[in-house]
Amino acid sequence: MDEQTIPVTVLSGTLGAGKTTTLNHVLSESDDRDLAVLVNDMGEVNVDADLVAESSDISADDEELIELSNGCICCELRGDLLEAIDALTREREFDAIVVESTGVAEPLPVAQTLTLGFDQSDLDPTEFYEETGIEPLENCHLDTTVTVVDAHQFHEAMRSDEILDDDGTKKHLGDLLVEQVEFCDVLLLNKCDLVDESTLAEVEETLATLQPRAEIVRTTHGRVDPETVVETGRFDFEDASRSAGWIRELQQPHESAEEEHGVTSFVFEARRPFHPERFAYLLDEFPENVVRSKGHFWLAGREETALALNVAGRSIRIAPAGSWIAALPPEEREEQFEAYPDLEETWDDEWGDRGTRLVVIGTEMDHESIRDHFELCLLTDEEMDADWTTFEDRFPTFEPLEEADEDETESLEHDGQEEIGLAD
Ligand SMILES: Nc1nc2c(ncn2[C@@H]2O[C@H](COP(=O)(O)OP(=O)(O)OP(=O)(O)O)[C@@H](O)[C@H]2O)c(=O)[nH]1
Repeated sequence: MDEQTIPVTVLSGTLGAGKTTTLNHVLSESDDRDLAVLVNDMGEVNVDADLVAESSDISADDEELIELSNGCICCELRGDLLEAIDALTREREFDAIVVESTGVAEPLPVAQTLTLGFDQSDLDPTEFYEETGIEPLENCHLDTTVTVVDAHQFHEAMRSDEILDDDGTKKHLGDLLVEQVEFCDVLLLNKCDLVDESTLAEVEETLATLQPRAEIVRTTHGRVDPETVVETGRFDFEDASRSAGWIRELQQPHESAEEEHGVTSFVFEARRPFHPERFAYLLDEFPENVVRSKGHFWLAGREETALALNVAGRSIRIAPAGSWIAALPPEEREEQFEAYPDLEETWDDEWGDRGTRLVVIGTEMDHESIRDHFELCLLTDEEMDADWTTFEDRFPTFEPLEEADEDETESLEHDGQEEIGLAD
């Protein structure tokens, strides 16, 4: 990126992970840098901004500190975020800007807003400008995305059933945590004083598996060298979008060797469909030590559309993953064959490309036993010949789609339990 433009750092992390504490530390250690700060808080009163003002020599009335309250910069305040940065940089030249997100913010849409708004991506910004009416800011660039993780609460958060309500968008705590970990350049493993070395090492290993690209730094009370989070030059939208451990695992599957603290991953593959009733039951009783699972699967009776599985902690979501190529009209199918010549190698005479590929990441997992559980969900020889439409199927149904659309994500409807509408 152009070194002449102002580097912007975005701090994310779940509620109470230590974002404000880290920000205050960075401010107090940055005498040689003129930093501007933008703090986003969901409430009408920006408590975090007051805390920053209280513990640093920046005052809430100063032009270096801008508060964005009553909404979230990853959704309704996206335009306001750019306007605020524009206002800041019009005041005067800063060496760097740090944005503290709310505890419910997803880093990806924030990064998307900034890279589009700073004209720093290859994506077509027209739609965004039409929506926000904001001209690109040519004097800034997104430089570093940082996620602060609470080492003490990590396992609890991943096992928690807590549902966060971000202005009507409901989301599991574990889901948000995983999103924040999978999309960042620097991971600060904070509150190291509250856990023993062995727990710390295990959390660290899990983070490194979920997010192999980020630099992981242990901190206590957010005490981090400002150079680690400001003006690092680490951000790259494409790299960040593809850096999640599950994506790498799907691209280069390998049965990972047991690490010191038992964090492993593997890929489950099958060319037979899952029985909808047995697979739904397996998801109901999904092994607790699976931290993350992603991929697509073939459900008997759904021969048109592949389904996507997205497990993050206790959150299990199902979404359409696009049409099976075998279900496309002949012309479109031909186009796919031309675009992906390798398809021939795995093409099944009867079922085409239909099949299942799931990455499973977890701690102390018994691979064989989890594989067996998946295998038992596959149709038996007898079931292969049966009428698949007679199987009980409580997976969500989706309108036929051209391509996968994350917004269509829905949780699996559990018997007697209220379905959680996770669609945006
Ligand atoms: N023991 C311990 N406490 C910490 C540490 N870091 C932060 N805290 C405390 O944890 C609490 C939450 O810290 P904040 O910095 O406000 O967390 P935050 O992520 O900004 O929280 P929200 O703005 O509510 O999302 C405060 O009471 C901090 O003093 C740490 O490393 N160790």
